[in-house]
Amino acid sequence: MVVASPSPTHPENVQFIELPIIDLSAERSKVINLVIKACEEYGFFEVINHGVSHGIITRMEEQGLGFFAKPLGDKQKAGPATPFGYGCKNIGFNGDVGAVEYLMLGTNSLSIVERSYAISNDPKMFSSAVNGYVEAVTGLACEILELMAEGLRVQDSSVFSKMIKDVDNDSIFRLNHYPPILCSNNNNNKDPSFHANKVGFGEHTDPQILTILKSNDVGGLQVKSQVDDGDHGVWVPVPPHPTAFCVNVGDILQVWFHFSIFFFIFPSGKARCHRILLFYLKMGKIVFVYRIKVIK
Ligand SMILES: O=C(O)CCC(=O)C(=O)O
Ligand SMILES: [Fe+2]
Repeated sequence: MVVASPSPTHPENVQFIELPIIDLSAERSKVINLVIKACEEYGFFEVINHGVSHGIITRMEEQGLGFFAKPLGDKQKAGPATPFGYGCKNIGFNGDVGAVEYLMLGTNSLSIVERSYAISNDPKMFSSAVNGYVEAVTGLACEILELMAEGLRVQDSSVFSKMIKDVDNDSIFRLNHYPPILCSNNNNNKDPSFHANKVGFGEHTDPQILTILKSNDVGGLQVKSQVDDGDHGVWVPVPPHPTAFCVNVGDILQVWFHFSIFFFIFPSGKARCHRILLFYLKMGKIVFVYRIKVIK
């Protein structure tokens, strides 16, 4: 859920804590323990040696940057984001705004092929990059969900991952683009509107099961150190990692964990707030957001 912004963006509320970076190629029982611990402590972690090839990521990056470099009128031909299509500055359904522009897609390969004609001058290239990326990240998502289920000693450890393998699942693939800003390191600016205007994507929790993020080598993502409804906790910046994917446990998975047999692991039943600040962006940022949304 995106909450009302502008949220406080004062640099003094920021603390540098390292979020866990988990090597998925390490010994399985060790990986499982790290995933469970990261979910308990942060609900946010990064994974390396994830099996998604560099080629798949760079191909997607080229196609994404190519789309956002187009004139506004051409981008709008992809249709308004209702929910699939191009959107600019409006995020979510409660009127929150940020400097983000985005392209929202489903994950069904046929629908991606159909939509590509309104998105790209080379639709085959675009749809093949997106479908290759979605297929690889779906595999990663399945692996992470299976690790979680095993760690929680669920009898059928494929219980979550089976749902996203279903072709009719309603997961979302979203490309976010944040423009570069000038004078981005002026931390001493005392004008509150200066800070408020630098929100790329306001403070929110993700409504779905799991979100898997990949960004180019640009910072800006911050995660709240504590789960709460108030103004407690500090913002923890997540520095860009050249190869890692960032994994974020969403509201639905937290609620499931809270009200089900997994009660002991996520006692809060709430996902972590996070946001994107342009304050830290010296160059444009592109982020691929894969959201697992399915509920059957
Ligand atoms: O663009 C990003 O880095 C994160 C966006 C995000 O949090 C979201 O789409 O839910
Ligand atoms: Fe999010």
